[in-house]
Order: sequence, then C-alpha cells, then structure tokens
Amino acid sequence: METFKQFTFEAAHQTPPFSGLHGHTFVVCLYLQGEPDPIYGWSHNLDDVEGVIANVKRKIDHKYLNDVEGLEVPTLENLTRWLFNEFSSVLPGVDRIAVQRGTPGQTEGCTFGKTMRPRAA
Ligand SMILES: Nc1nc2c(c(=O)[nH]1)N=C([C@H](O)[C@H](O)COP(=O)(O)OP(=O)(O)OP(=O)(O)O)CN2
Ligand SMILES: [Zn+2]
Repeated sequence: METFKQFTFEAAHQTPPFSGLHGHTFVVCLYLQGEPDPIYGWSHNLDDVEGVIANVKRKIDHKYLNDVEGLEVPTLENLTRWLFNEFSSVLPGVDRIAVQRGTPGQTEGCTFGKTMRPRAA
C-alpha cells in the first residue's frame, strides 16, 4: 500500500539556451510507503506530512528556481531529484516524487525515486 499527497507551488525558472525566464504552477505528488499503523492503517499521518511540505515549499514557492541551491539548472528532472532529496532527508518512507508542469493536455512531467528501475547497463 502507498499513500500520496499532492501539492502545488508557483515558481519562475529558465534553462538557457532552451528557455528564457518564465513561470509555472508546478504540481508535485509525494508517494509514501511504510508499516501501517495498527489502528489507523496509515504509514504516515498526512497532518504531519503537511508540515514537512510547508517547510520544503518555503524554499521554492514564488521563488526564482535558478537561485535555489542545487537548482541552478532547474530542468524537470533536476527539480524532481532535488525534491526527492529534500523530502527523503527529513521524512522516512518517501518512495518517489512526481512533478508536472504545463496545462492539462500539454503537461510535461518527471518521476524519480526508489522504485526507479536501475539504468540499463
Ligand atoms: N527532458 C526535458 N527536456 C527539456 C526540458 C526539461 O526540463 N526536461 N526543458 C527544456 C526547456 O526548459 C524548455 O523550454 C522547457 O519548456 P518549459 O519549461 O515547459 O517552458 P515553456 O516555454 O514550454 O512553457 P510552457 O508553460 O510549457 O508553454 C527543454 N527540454
Ligand atoms: Zn518552464
């Protein structure tokens, strides 16, 4: 079983020479796994997870991502890996992170985490 929680944040970024300065509403989904609580059945109390999300969001929401340490090149993939590392460093049981940007029907996204298949040799 896994529990997931979605959140959004607004941020600007650019990836020269491919893109100039612009912004997105990023949609992030945090996937959690762990031992189920014998009473509530959950591995994570989402009330506690909300606090962790708020702390991570403070670093990126309404920010220019290129200025955030570790996000100097804020591609989808680097952002997703950065978010996985941020959450994994403070929250046990983070299995993977999915990040989406763009409008429905033109959404681009990336998933990174523990369940990624090892890179083909
Ligand atoms: N695999 C990836 N490929 C590319 C990425 C990426 O993050 N992962 N990024 C780029 C450039 O940044 C490109 O300009 C990205 O487009 P986007 O950030 O979506 O900017 P848009 O101008 O297209 O904004 P929209 O809101 O999507 O119109 C290239 N390749
Ligand atoms: Zn963009």
